[in-house]
Amino acid sequence: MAQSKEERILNFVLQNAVRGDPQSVVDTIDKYCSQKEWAMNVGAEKGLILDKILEETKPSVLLELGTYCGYSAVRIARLLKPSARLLTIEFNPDFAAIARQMIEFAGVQDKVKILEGPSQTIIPQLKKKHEVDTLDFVFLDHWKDRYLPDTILLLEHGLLRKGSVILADNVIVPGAPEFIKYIRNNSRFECTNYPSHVEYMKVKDAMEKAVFVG
Ligand SMILES: CNc1ncnc2c1ncn2[C@@H]1O[C@H](/C=C/CNC(=O)c2cc(-c3ccc(F)cc3)cc(O)c2O)[C@@H](O)[C@H]1O
Ligand SMILES: [Mg+2]
Repeated sequence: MAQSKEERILNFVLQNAVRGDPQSVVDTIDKYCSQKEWAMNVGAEKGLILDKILEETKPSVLLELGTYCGYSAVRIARLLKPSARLLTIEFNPDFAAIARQMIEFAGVQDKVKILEGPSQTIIPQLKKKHEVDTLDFVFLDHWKDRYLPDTILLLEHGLLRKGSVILADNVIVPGAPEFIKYIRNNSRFECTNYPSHVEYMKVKDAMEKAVFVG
């Protein structure tokens, strides 16, 4: 059967990156997706904003919605302290399989756990089934019309604490207008916008940081 774009990205990494070196995996995906085939990884420019916010926050328990090929999971995990853990949710089994191999090749599998299934099903299970108390950091990068319902789910299940950071990709393109309207008008969140560009393109995009004030 013909290879998928995601399989081609993984194979390019397996053949060109350095096993056990997460930075080389991140750089190799960016090289492939900027020169050969575009893909919806957060990319290097928005990735640097993500890096900076992670270094400021120093989170121990993290959640990502939308693993895709595992680019941001590897990018996040490479900055985490040894005891920190990233849970990343992906409901497409083909993408989850690609991401698992990407994460293992990068050598960050001890810090990252892929939870296969829909976020709306898994979020309510995080406390009991995945031993989460509260989340220090949440990265939203899945379907854009799911950012708001899933944020509300996180609140409803007591998964946020004073100081929890939510970082949302793509708040301009493709955009998440309902999420932005809600979060900027909710006094329990302090929001900051980070202008940038769509990965591998000159099109304007932005990330939004929302800190839960409790
Ligand atoms: C709803 N619950 C869910 N639970 C678990 N996984 C879910 C999920 N929804 C989606 N997913 C997964 O997240 C991923 C989806 C990401 C959606 N992202 C985008 O659409 C996106 C799109 C663009 C984009 C930008 C410009 C353009 F011209 C075209 C596209 C850029 C980005 O950075 C993006 O993140 C997939 O792996 C999908 O299987
Ligand atoms: Mg994105």
